Amino acid sequence: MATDSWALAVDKQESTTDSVSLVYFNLPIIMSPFNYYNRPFTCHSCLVEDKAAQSLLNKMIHTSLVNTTNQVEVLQRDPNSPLYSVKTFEELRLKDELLRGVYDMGFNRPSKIQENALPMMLAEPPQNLIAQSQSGTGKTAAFALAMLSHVDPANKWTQCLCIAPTYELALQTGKVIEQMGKFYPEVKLAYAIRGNKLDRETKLQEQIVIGTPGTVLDWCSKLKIIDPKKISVFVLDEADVMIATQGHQDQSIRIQRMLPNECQMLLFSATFEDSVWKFAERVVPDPNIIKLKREEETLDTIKQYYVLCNDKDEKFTALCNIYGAITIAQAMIFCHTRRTAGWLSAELTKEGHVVALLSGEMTVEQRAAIIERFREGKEKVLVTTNVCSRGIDVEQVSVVINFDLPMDKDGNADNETYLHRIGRTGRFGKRGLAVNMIDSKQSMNILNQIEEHFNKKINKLDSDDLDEIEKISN
Ligand SMILES: Nc1ncnc2c1ncn2[C@@H]1O[C@H](COP(=O)(O)OP(=O)(O)OP(=O)(O)O)[C@@H](O)[C@H]1O
Repeated sequence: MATDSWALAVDKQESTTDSVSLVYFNLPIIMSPFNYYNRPFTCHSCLVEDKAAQSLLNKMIHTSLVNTTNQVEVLQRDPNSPLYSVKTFEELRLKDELLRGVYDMGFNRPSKIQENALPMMLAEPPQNLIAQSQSGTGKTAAFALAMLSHVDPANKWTQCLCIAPTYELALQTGKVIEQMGKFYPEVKLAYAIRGNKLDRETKLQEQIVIGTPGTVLDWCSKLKIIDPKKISVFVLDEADVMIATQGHQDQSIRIQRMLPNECQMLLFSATFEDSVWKFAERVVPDPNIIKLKREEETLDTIKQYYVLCNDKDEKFTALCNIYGAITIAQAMIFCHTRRTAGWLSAELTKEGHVVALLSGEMTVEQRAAIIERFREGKEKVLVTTNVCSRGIDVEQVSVVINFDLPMDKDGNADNETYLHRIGRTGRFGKRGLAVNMIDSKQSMNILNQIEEHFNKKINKLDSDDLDEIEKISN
């Protein structure tokens, strides 16, 4: 299974990593996460599909908040207690050192999810929280601030524990805590990640520990480096990714069982399918719940066409014919396999077009860099596979070419992926254009299934008819 292979591959990667020392605030990071990402993934199809890689990419790409117009839904454990929400960071009465940290990061006001989550997380007595919102909406920054607010720097023992599904995700989150705590140097952070070897006798003095479940569990139980009874805040980040990784669910529950009853439990997830919900309920007793729904995508404002061809080469010729029309905006071209994507981008380049290729054999860092360049408009066309770009939002794309139509493993239309590729949310509801390349009976079938599913006719486009092509781009 993909997730198992991912876990194994990460294990392998981590076990070959040299020992790293503890990383403290105000000290150079001994092991930069980016060096780590520079290793190419070995098992392509299993790894790129993996949720952890997606999640990491999203974290690296979201250098600013993702805006949503959807309202936050709050379910309070005690519906009679007043519901606080804040519009400014000042209202939270944060320590000066932390307020400086927040402003230094360029945050002017709390994000939608932070407006409600922060007062709840900082309340006295502590309240448990389950929060769900899509990537980039400010969850990490929220719990980083909550942990930093809760610690007593005079106490030289671990008070806040945060677990993340992978080594890289832990480092990424640690970076946020470090940045936010920049003006609060008395608070120290340690990384409980494989490779970070500590002696059994060591008593950890760092007030915040972030790590992966296995190592955190070792530090709490086997090595007794952390006294779990002294933990007052427990954060479980990326719960949806966590449960997809074999063994992490049990380890997380075992850690949680060692914590005192009064410890504040906080759980975050980008998605909320039933399995995540069941897990969340086991880890977070009596929770308050905050949800920020993802905006629905629709096909209402999209002009959809198909082009009939005989084979791959004809599809390429058709694509070249409409190329001028599609590149007035930014375009994404989806291929079924990595190989086709590589071939297509090479052919387009040969024709003198400037295109970017996002491919599965690239490291996460390389992929993040390519998406970043594309977002900045340095390339106007991005050729990719579905696997590679799943879960990644590039809002400004208004033209999508399905060089291959999305299909499931049984060869039927993958309607959800189709919608995700070309749909627009209410907020970004500007007009879009989708062109589907058809070169077989099967792809025609898929197209028909898509038409039927969305109850929307897809018109034929003659890619030799210049007048018609002109029309589509207006
Ligand atoms: N209040 C804020 N104002 C401005 N920017 C913010 C605010 N909160 C967070 N950000 C920025 O928005 C981006 C996304 O925030 P964050 O990483 O906390 O989101 P997230 O929901 O945790 O996403 P993910 O699930 O991918 O980790 C980051 O670059 C972060 O620095």
